[in-house]
Order: sequence, then C-alpha cells, then structure tokens
Amino acid sequence: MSESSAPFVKICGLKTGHDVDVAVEAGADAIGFVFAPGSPRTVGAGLARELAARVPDGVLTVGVFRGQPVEEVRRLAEASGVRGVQLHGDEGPEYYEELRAPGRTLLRATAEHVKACGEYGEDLLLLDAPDPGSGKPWNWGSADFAAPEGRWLLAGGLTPANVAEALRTTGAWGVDVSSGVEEGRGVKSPALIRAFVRAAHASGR
Ligand SMILES: O=C(O)c1ccccc1NCC(=O)[C@H](O)[C@H](O)COP(=O)(O)O
Repeated sequence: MSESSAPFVKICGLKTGHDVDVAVEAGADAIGFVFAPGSPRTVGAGLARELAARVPDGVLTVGVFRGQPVEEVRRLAEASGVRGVQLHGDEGPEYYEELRAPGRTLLRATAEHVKACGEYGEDLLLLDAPDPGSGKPWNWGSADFAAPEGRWLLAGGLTPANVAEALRTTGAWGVDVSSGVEEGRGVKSPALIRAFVRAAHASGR
C-alpha cells in the first residue's frame, strides 16, 4: 500500500482493460472489481483475473463483496488473484479473522459511525453511503460528523467536482469512487477517472 502523503485513491467497479489502464496511468492507488451479485458492475473471477493481471504491484487490486458466504469470498479472491477484500455486508470480526491471509488487505465498508479503523481486524475502513455504489452522498460535511482514527477512505457520491472539498473537510486518508467516474450506470469514463485522481491529488489534504 502507498505510504505517500497524497490521498489514497481507489477507483471501483472497473470492467474493461482500457479503464484499468487509464486508472493506473492516472495514478490510482487501488482498483476495485465488484463480485457482489446484482450490480451493473459485477464481474466474474475469470474477467477479474485478466484485469488484475494488468495492474502493477504497487497498485492494490480489491474484490468487492456484499453478504456473501466466507467460502465464496475466499474462492473468488483466490481465483481472481485480487490482493484486497472489501466487505459491504454486516459481517462481524470473526468473518475478517477467517479471511485474514498473508499479503491480503481487508477493507471494511460501513455506513455506521465507527470510532477507529481496525475494530473488526480490518486494515482499512471505508465510510460509505447506506446504498453502496449508488452515487448518493451522505452527511460527511455535517458539523456532528466525527472522523474515525486511523486509515479510512471516504466514499459515496464523490465526483471530480467535490472530491477535493470532501478530503479537506473530513481529513480522510483516502477516497473511493465508482458512480462519479461513470458516463452511464456501470460504464466508466476515462476523462472522469483522470479528472477525479487529479482533483484528489490537488486537494492539498
Ligand atoms: O458498485 C456496486 O454496484 C456495489 C454493489 C455492492 C456493494 C458495493 C458496491 N460498490 C462499492 C463501491 O463502488 C465503492 O466502495 C463505493 O460505494 C462507491 O460509491 P459511489 O461512488 O457513490 O458509486
């Protein structure tokens, strides 16, 4: 994982080799492949493996899951070769313990208030909207929002136009985006991917 002081940027829901190449060239730190069923971004293990193989070692590849049995998560992560596992369900700490493996980064996505990254054994915390991948923002800008301690990513309704302000307001360690870099639902825009990474890096956070 990047140790640079620039915000960590994850681009999620990629489905084509071209989009993966664009995100890597733009300077993304992580790339997400959605294995949760029922999304316009869902990919199978075979395609994810091909896409992940294009990604250099310094960029984290992440499989995104929601409410799937631990055996299925492990099988898809191993078959695709992703190095990170992001969980959006209501899994407890024991689930993270079961998925812990050498070299694997665990990401816990939640819409709940959380005091610190690591409470469930995760390496990275992702504060997201209640409906992940919907492009809907939540109240991270409100006065009563308290940022968690440790490494956490902000997600939910981020775009090239609001990501810099979001980073400055919340002090998030990084950001995650899917809908805000799409030209249609599930269809990424190379121009928006580049603009998002550029805006995050220029935020001054
Ligand atoms: O992208 C999906 O459709 C999806 C489905 C089920 C669980 C998670 C999903 N996506 C997660 C993400 O893409 C990001 O972590 C984040 O929620 C992005 O949100 P947004 O930029 O608002 O689309």
